[in-house]
Amino acid sequence: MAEQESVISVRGLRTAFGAQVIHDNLDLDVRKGEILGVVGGSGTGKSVLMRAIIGLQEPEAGEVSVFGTPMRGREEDEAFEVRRRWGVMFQGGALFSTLTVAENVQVPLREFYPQIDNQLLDEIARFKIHLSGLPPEAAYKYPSELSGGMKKRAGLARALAMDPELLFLDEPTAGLDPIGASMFDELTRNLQETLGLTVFLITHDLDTLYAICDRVAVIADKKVIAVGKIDELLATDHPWIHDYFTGPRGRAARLGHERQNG
Ligand SMILES: Nc1ncnc2c1ncn2[C@@H]1O[C@H](COP(=O)(O)OP(=O)(O)OP(=O)(O)O)[C@@H](O)[C@H]1O
Repeated sequence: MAEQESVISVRGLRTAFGAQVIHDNLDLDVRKGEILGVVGGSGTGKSVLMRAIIGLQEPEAGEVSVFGTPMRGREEDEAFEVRRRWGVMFQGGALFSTLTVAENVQVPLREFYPQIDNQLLDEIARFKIHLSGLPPEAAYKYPSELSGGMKKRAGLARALAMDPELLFLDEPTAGLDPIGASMFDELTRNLQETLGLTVFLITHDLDTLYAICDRVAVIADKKVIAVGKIDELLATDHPWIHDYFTGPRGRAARLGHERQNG
Protein backbone atom coordinates (compact mmCIF):
# COMPACT_ATOMS: atom_id res chain seq x y z
CA MET A 1 0.00 0.00 0.00
CA ALA A 2 1.35 3.44 -0.94
CA GLU A 3 0.70 4.95 2.51
CA GLN A 4 2.91 2.28 4.12
CA GLU A 5 5.98 3.57 2.25
CA SER A 6 8.69 4.60 4.74
CA VAL A 7 10.13 8.09 4.49
CA ILE A 8 12.48 7.41 7.41
CA SER A 9 13.85 3.99 8.19
CA VAL A 10 16.17 3.39 11.14
CA ARG A 11 17.70 -0.03 11.70
CA GLY A 12 19.90 -1.25 14.54
CA LEU A 13 20.81 2.27 15.62
CA ARG A 14 23.39 2.62 18.36
CA THR A 15 24.40 6.04 19.68
CA ALA A 16 26.56 6.87 22.67
CA PHE A 17 28.40 9.70 24.36
CA GLY A 18 31.55 8.04 25.69
CA ALA A 19 30.43 5.22 27.95
CA GLN A 20 26.82 6.48 28.06
CA VAL A 21 24.82 4.46 25.54
CA ILE A 22 21.70 6.32 24.46
CA HIS A 23 20.24 3.97 21.83
CA ASP A 24 21.03 0.33 21.31
CA ASN A 25 19.65 -1.63 18.38
CA LEU A 26 16.82 0.87 17.81
CA ASP A 27 14.48 0.38 14.85
CA LEU A 28 11.88 2.83 13.58
CA ASP A 29 9.88 3.52 10.43
CA VAL A 30 8.09 6.77 9.68
CA ARG A 31 5.48 6.30 6.99
CA LYS A 32 4.87 8.70 4.16
CA GLY A 33 2.17 11.25 5.00
CA GLU A 34 1.83 10.46 8.69
CA ILE A 35 2.37 12.54 11.79
CA LEU A 36 4.44 10.29 14.03
CA GLY A 37 4.60 11.38 17.67
CA VAL A 38 7.79 10.39 19.48
CA VAL A 39 7.50 10.13 23.26
CA GLY A 40 9.62 8.88 26.13
CA GLY A 41 10.82 9.98 29.53
CA SER A 42 13.21 12.90 29.84
CA GLY A 43 16.68 11.97 28.65
CA THR A 44 15.62 8.79 26.82
CA GLY A 45 17.14 10.12 23.61
CA LYS A 46 14.33 11.62 21.53
CA SER A 47 16.35 14.64 20.44
CA VAL A 48 19.47 12.55 19.92
CA LEU A 49 17.42 10.22 17.69
CA MET A 50 16.28 13.20 15.63
CA ARG A 51 19.86 14.44 15.40
CA ALA A 52 21.04 10.99 14.30
CA ILE A 53 18.41 10.95 11.55
CA ILE A 54 19.30 14.40 10.24
CA GLY A 55 23.03 13.72 10.38
CA LEU A 56 24.02 15.88 13.35
CA GLN A 57 24.87 12.90 15.54
CA GLU A 58 27.17 10.21 14.18
CA PRO A 59 25.82 6.75 15.14
CA GLU A 60 28.19 4.09 16.45
CA ALA A 61 26.27 1.47 14.49
CA GLY A 62 23.13 0.98 12.46
CA GLU A 63 21.60 2.43 9.36
CA VAL A 64 19.43 5.48 8.77
CA SER A 65 17.68 5.93 5.43
CA VAL A 66 15.67 8.97 4.47
CA PHE A 67 13.60 8.96 1.26
CA GLY A 68 15.15 5.57 0.55
CA THR A 69 18.70 7.00 0.65
CA PRO A 70 21.12 5.55 3.22
CA MET A 71 22.54 8.54 5.10
CA ARG A 72 25.73 7.07 6.58
CA GLY A 73 28.85 7.44 4.53
CA ARG A 74 27.11 9.74 2.02
CA GLU A 75 29.18 12.15 0.04
CA GLU A 76 28.37 15.74 1.02
CA ASP A 77 26.63 16.55 -2.28
CA GLU A 78 24.38 13.47 -2.06
CA ALA A 79 23.46 14.27 1.54
CA PHE A 80 22.77 17.85 0.41
CA GLU A 81 20.13 16.59 -2.05
CA VAL A 82 18.32 14.75 0.74
CA ARG A 83 18.74 17.52 3.31
CA ARG A 84 16.99 20.06 1.13
CA ARG A 85 13.86 17.90 1.21
CA TRP A 86 13.38 18.27 4.98
CA GLY A 87 12.82 21.11 7.43
CA VAL A 88 13.71 21.12 11.11
CA MET A 89 12.25 23.07 13.97
CA PHE A 90 14.60 22.65 16.91
CA GLN A 91 13.59 22.74 20.55
CA GLY A 92 13.30 26.38 21.56
CA GLY A 93 13.25 27.57 17.95
CA ALA A 94 17.04 27.99 17.64
CA LEU A 95 16.60 31.26 15.80
CA PHE A 96 19.63 33.42 15.04
CA SER A 97 19.29 36.29 17.50
CA THR A 98 21.05 38.85 15.29
CA LEU A 99 18.73 38.21 12.32
CA THR A 100 15.14 39.30 11.83
CA VAL A 101 12.43 36.68 11.39
CA ALA A 102 12.50 37.14 7.61
CA GLU A 103 16.30 36.81 7.57
CA ASN A 104 16.06 33.68 9.70
CA VAL A 105 13.61 32.15 7.22
CA GLN A 106 15.99 33.01 4.41
CA VAL A 107 19.00 31.20 5.97
CA PRO A 108 18.23 27.76 4.48
CA LEU A 109 17.23 29.34 1.16
CA ARG A 110 20.57 31.14 0.92
CA GLU A 111 22.40 27.93 1.84
CA PHE A 112 20.65 25.72 -0.70
CA TYR A 113 19.90 28.26 -3.45
CA PRO A 114 22.62 30.92 -3.33
CA GLN A 115 21.58 32.23 -6.73
CA ILE A 116 18.10 33.42 -5.59
CA ASP A 117 17.82 37.22 -5.70
CA ASN A 118 16.80 39.33 -2.70
CA GLN A 119 13.35 40.18 -4.00
CA LEU A 120 12.41 36.53 -4.38
CA LEU A 121 13.93 35.74 -0.98
CA ASP A 122 11.73 38.43 0.56
CA GLU A 123 8.63 37.09 -1.17
CA ILE A 124 9.29 33.52 -0.06
CA ALA A 125 9.94 34.66 3.52
CA ARG A 126 6.71 36.68 3.53
CA PHE A 127 4.75 33.66 2.34
CA LYS A 128 6.28 31.25 4.89
CA ILE A 129 5.67 33.74 7.69
CA HIS A 130 2.04 33.94 6.59
CA LEU A 131 1.79 30.12 6.40
CA SER A 132 3.04 29.89 9.97
CA GLY A 133 0.30 32.16 11.21
CA LEU A 134 2.45 35.19 12.03
CA PRO A 135 1.35 38.71 11.14
CA PRO A 136 3.27 40.30 8.22
CA GLU A 137 5.04 42.82 10.48
CA ALA A 138 6.70 39.94 12.39
CA ALA A 139 9.06 39.65 9.40
CA TYR A 140 11.02 42.71 10.60
CA LYS A 141 11.24 41.73 14.26
CA TYR A 142 14.21 40.17 16.02
CA PRO A 143 13.72 36.99 18.09
CA SER A 144 14.10 38.98 21.35
CA GLU A 145 11.02 41.00 20.34
CA LEU A 146 8.81 37.92 19.96
CA SER A 147 6.65 36.04 22.48
CA GLY A 148 7.37 32.34 23.05
CA GLY A 149 4.51 31.35 20.75
CA MET A 150 5.69 33.70 18.02
CA LYS A 151 9.21 32.28 18.27
CA LYS A 152 7.78 28.80 17.68
CA ARG A 153 5.94 30.02 14.63
CA ALA A 154 9.06 31.76 13.35
CA GLY A 155 10.97 28.49 13.82
CA LEU A 156 8.23 26.74 11.88
CA ALA A 157 8.40 29.35 9.10
CA ARG A 158 12.12 28.68 8.77
CA ALA A 159 11.55 24.91 8.77
CA LEU A 160 9.06 25.40 5.91
CA ALA A 161 11.40 27.65 3.91
CA MET A 162 12.47 24.94 1.48
CA ASP A 163 8.99 23.49 0.81
CA PRO A 164 9.96 20.35 2.71
CA GLU A 165 8.32 16.97 2.24
CA LEU A 166 9.43 15.96 5.72
CA LEU A 167 9.19 18.10 8.82
CA PHE A 168 10.98 17.49 12.14
CA LEU A 169 9.43 19.22 15.14
CA ASP A 170 11.18 18.98 18.52
CA GLU A 171 8.72 19.78 21.31
CA PRO A 172 6.81 22.41 19.34
CA THR A 173 4.22 23.13 22.04
CA ALA A 174 6.57 23.14 25.06
CA GLY A 175 6.15 26.37 26.99
CA LEU A 176 2.99 27.45 25.18
CA ASP A 177 -0.26 28.15 27.03
CA PRO A 178 -2.99 25.56 26.34
CA ILE A 179 -4.76 27.74 23.77
CA GLY A 180 -1.50 28.53 21.99
CA ALA A 181 -0.58 24.84 22.06
CA SER A 182 -3.94 23.81 20.52
CA MET A 183 -3.53 26.46 17.84
CA PHE A 184 -0.07 25.16 17.05
CA ASP A 185 -1.42 21.58 16.84
CA GLU A 186 -4.12 22.72 14.45
CA LEU A 187 -1.56 24.58 12.34
CA THR A 188 0.65 21.48 12.19
CA ARG A 189 -2.28 19.30 11.12
CA ASN A 190 -3.45 21.83 8.50
CA LEU A 191 0.03 22.17 7.03
CA GLN A 192 0.51 18.40 7.02
CA GLU A 193 -2.77 17.96 5.14
CA THR A 194 -2.45 20.82 2.69
CA LEU A 195 1.25 20.34 1.92
CA GLY A 196 1.18 16.54 2.14
CA LEU A 197 3.96 16.50 4.74
CA THR A 198 5.37 13.65 6.73
CA VAL A 199 5.99 14.84 10.30
CA PHE A 200 8.39 13.49 12.95
CA LEU A 201 7.15 15.15 16.12
CA ILE A 202 8.86 14.88 19.49
CA THR A 203 6.55 15.85 22.30
CA HIS A 204 5.63 15.47 25.96
CA ASP A 205 2.23 16.96 25.22
CA LEU A 206 -0.48 14.31 25.58
CA ASP A 207 -3.08 16.61 24.05
CA THR A 208 -0.94 16.88 20.92
CA LEU A 209 -0.66 13.10 20.71
CA TYR A 210 -4.42 12.68 20.86
CA ALA A 211 -5.23 15.66 18.65
CA ILE A 212 -2.95 15.20 15.66
CA CYS A 213 -0.68 12.14 15.76
CA ASP A 214 -1.52 9.24 13.47
CA ARG A 215 0.82 6.93 15.37
CA VAL A 216 3.04 7.24 18.40
CA ALA A 217 6.50 5.72 18.95
CA VAL A 218 7.61 5.16 22.53
CA ILE A 219 11.30 5.27 23.43
CA ALA A 220 12.43 3.46 26.56
CA ASP A 221 15.23 1.06 27.45
CA LYS A 222 17.34 2.55 24.60
CA LYS A 223 14.88 1.35 21.94
CA VAL A 224 11.53 2.06 20.36
CA ILE A 225 9.58 -0.33 22.57
CA ALA A 226 6.22 0.19 20.84
CA VAL A 227 4.76 2.08 17.91
CA GLY A 228 1.14 2.35 16.87
CA LYS A 229 -2.12 4.19 17.39
CA ILE A 230 -2.71 5.21 21.00
CA ASP A 231 -5.35 2.49 21.45
CA GLU A 232 -2.85 -0.09 20.27
CA LEU A 233 -0.26 1.22 22.72
CA LEU A 234 -2.77 1.05 25.54
CA ALA A 235 -3.11 -2.66 24.85
CA THR A 236 0.58 -3.25 25.65
CA ASP A 237 1.59 -3.94 29.22
CA HIS A 238 4.85 -1.97 29.44
CA PRO A 239 4.71 -0.10 32.77
CA TRP A 240 5.95 3.24 31.35
CA ILE A 241 3.36 3.21 28.55
CA HIS A 242 0.65 2.25 30.98
CA ASP A 243 1.57 4.98 33.48
CA TYR A 244 2.00 7.58 30.74
CA PHE A 245 -1.35 7.10 29.05
CA THR A 246 -3.47 6.13 32.05
CA GLY A 247 -2.01 8.52 34.64
CA PRO A 248 -4.02 11.63 35.57
CA ARG A 249 -2.72 13.70 32.63
CA GLY A 250 -3.19 10.88 30.18
CA ARG A 251 -6.77 10.35 31.30
CA ALA A 252 -7.50 14.09 31.11
CA ALA A 253 -6.09 14.31 27.59
CA ARG A 254 -8.16 11.32 26.47
CA LEU A 255 -11.31 12.77 28.00
CA GLY A 256 -10.71 16.12 26.31
CA HIS A 257 -10.16 14.40 23.00
CA GLU A 258 -13.32 12.30 23.36
CA ARG A 259 -15.37 15.36 24.27
CA GLN A 260 -14.12 17.25 21.25
CA ASN A 261 -14.79 14.36 18.90
CA GLY A 262 -18.19 13.45 20.28
N1 LIG B 1 26.10 16.61 23.12
C1 LIG B 1 25.93 15.74 24.13
N2 LIG B 1 26.96 15.32 24.87
C2 LIG B 1 26.81 14.43 25.87
N3 LIG B 1 25.62 13.91 26.23
C3 LIG B 1 24.55 14.30 25.53
C4 LIG B 1 24.63 15.24 24.45
N4 LIG B 1 23.38 15.42 23.92
C5 LIG B 1 22.56 14.66 24.66
N5 LIG B 1 23.25 13.98 25.62
C6 LIG B 1 22.68 13.03 26.57
O1 LIG B 1 21.90 12.09 25.86
C7 LIG B 1 20.74 11.73 26.61
C8 LIG B 1 19.51 11.91 25.72
O2 LIG B 1 19.33 13.30 25.45
P1 LIG B 1 18.10 13.84 24.61
O3 LIG B 1 18.27 15.32 24.56
O4 LIG B 1 17.99 13.10 23.34
O5 LIG B 1 16.89 13.43 25.53
P2 LIG B 1 15.33 13.69 25.30
O6 LIG B 1 14.66 12.37 25.32
O7 LIG B 1 15.15 14.51 24.07
O8 LIG B 1 15.01 14.51 26.62
P3 LIG B 1 13.94 15.67 26.95
O9 LIG B 1 12.59 15.03 26.86
O10 LIG B 1 14.30 16.04 28.35
O11 LIG B 1 14.15 16.79 25.95
C9 LIG B 1 20.75 12.59 27.85
O12 LIG B 1 21.25 11.83 28.92
C10 LIG B 1 21.72 13.72 27.53
O13 LIG B 1 22.36 14.17 28.66
